[in-house]
Amino acid sequence: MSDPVPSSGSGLPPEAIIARLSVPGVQRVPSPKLDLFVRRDFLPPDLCATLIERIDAVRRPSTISDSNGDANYRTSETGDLSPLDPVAIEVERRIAALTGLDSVYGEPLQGQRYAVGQEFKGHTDYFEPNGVDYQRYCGVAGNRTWTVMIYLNQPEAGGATRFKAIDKIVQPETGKLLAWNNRRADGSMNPATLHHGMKVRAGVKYVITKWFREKLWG
Ligand SMILES: O=C(O)CCC(=O)C(=O)O
Ligand SMILES: [Fe+2]
Repeated sequence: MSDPVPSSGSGLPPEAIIARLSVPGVQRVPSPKLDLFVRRDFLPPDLCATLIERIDAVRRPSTISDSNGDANYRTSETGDLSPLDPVAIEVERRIAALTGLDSVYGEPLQGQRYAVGQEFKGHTDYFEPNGVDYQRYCGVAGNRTWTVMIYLNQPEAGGATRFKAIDKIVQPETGKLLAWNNRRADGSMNPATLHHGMKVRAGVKYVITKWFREKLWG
């Protein structure tokens, strides 16, 4: 049922993942600065609805690493999914089949919920190698390689994801997947991955994210 997953399942080096994503139905955002892919209708609406229920059951205020002191930087709520949950396992299987990224290198799936006015201001998903929190977050599994994020619904207004360095705004749509490489071609961290989960203006927004690491996760 699921396609074979190559050994480059950590996403590092990225060539096999990029090749795997270069198929009909997946759009590559044209940019020399950043490897960013969009796949619409990746998850069916019923699976998205189930994931929203799971997130709502466990959500808590979101946190941030290397805080810059701005308490309004990330105002959303976060809900971790159990890696033993059959729904999470099914989503991970689908992500691996599409991307070649292997969930054994990934953090457990994590949901986010944004109410009106909530956002996650401009940030990169990798951890700053010189940051105070680096050892704590990356000592075992290494830094993040790829980010795979799926919108679980479509808020009535707002909630887009903006990649400022490449002037790209992605609108939330139920089931739409975004995948990007947090590195440059030479393996260094790519600051052009800077992105902003913009304020929801009406309704509520849910996403689910899988972050992949250099080494096995736990
Ligand atoms: O909600 C979004 O659009 C972006 C979320 C995000 O960047 C994150 O959780 O790291
Ligand atoms: Fe992010």
